[in-house]
Amino acid sequence: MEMAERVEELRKTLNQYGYEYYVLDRPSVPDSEYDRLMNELIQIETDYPELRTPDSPTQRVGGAPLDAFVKVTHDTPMLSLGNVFSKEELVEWVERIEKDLGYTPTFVAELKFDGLAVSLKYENGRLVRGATRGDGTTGEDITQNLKTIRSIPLRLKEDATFEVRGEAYMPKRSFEQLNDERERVGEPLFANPRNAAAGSLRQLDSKIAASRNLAFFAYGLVSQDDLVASHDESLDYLKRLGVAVSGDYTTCKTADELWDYIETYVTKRGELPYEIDGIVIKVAGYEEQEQLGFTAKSPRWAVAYKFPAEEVVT
Ligand SMILES: NC(=O)c1cnc(N)c2cc(Br)sc12
Repeated sequence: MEMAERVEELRKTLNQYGYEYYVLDRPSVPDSEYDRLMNELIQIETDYPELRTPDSPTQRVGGAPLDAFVKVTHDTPMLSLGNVFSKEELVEWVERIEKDLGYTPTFVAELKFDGLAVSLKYENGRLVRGATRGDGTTGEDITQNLKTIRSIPLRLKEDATFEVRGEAYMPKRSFEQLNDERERVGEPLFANPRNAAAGSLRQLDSKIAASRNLAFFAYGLVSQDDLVASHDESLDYLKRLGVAVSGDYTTCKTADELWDYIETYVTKRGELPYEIDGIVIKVAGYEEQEQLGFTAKSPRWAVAYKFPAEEVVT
């Protein structure tokens, strides 16, 4: 077989196995098979460097450490969410939307991941840039560090061009293991998984980021084309293209249904393998989102219900 064909075949297979293992958490082959194929690809790319491309699964852990992060400007600002802290405030928010629209729209309720908001730009199916939110308009290019996150695909299942917004986070177990190791060698501990994730993605040496077992969930799609008509459809679309999307979201028709979902997670959050600090509620339809618009810093069609601060068990 022609070397270039073998390289393409190995990439497709390794991308599929990586997707099953890191995104679906359902590997179809033993690690030894994955490692065997990866070693074959590394060997071929070493013997034929002209066959190595940035989207190859061998390129997840970048080269030399950077001197600094390059600033990037977000084409579409990464906004923050308005907050509500009680059922009364949630009902008021829903009533304002019903008044503005003249009817009750469908809502999507999702988990609010406690990590670092990031933007991933894909062109023709390839990850071309990863950036922090920064101040919402200007962030930092941390592509090298985000490429080390195994649940972020370097190549989509279709050659689409769009931007994904989501949260890079450190699962609770990775956080505990990291702090145990830091304690063992006398280094200062991270206060919480969010700080640990942010600290890991601020590393100029991507080998350190690669060692921190970070993960990612997408929660937004930014695209010029009318790919889908609602937010819940955008999540299904991203899932279909191999992007990690949390399965814990639901559509709701009333404030009571939204509140039921919130109450579920007030108790359930302790069992999740990652930290959440609330529930995000969005109007599902893009037309309604367009109609409702934005305030100076937040969308009018979305709000975050923040959980009460957990009593710290000393
Ligand atoms: N599910 C979501 O939309 C979501 C989850 N987690 C977060 N930290 C954020 C932040 C914004 Br802004 S949206 C969102």
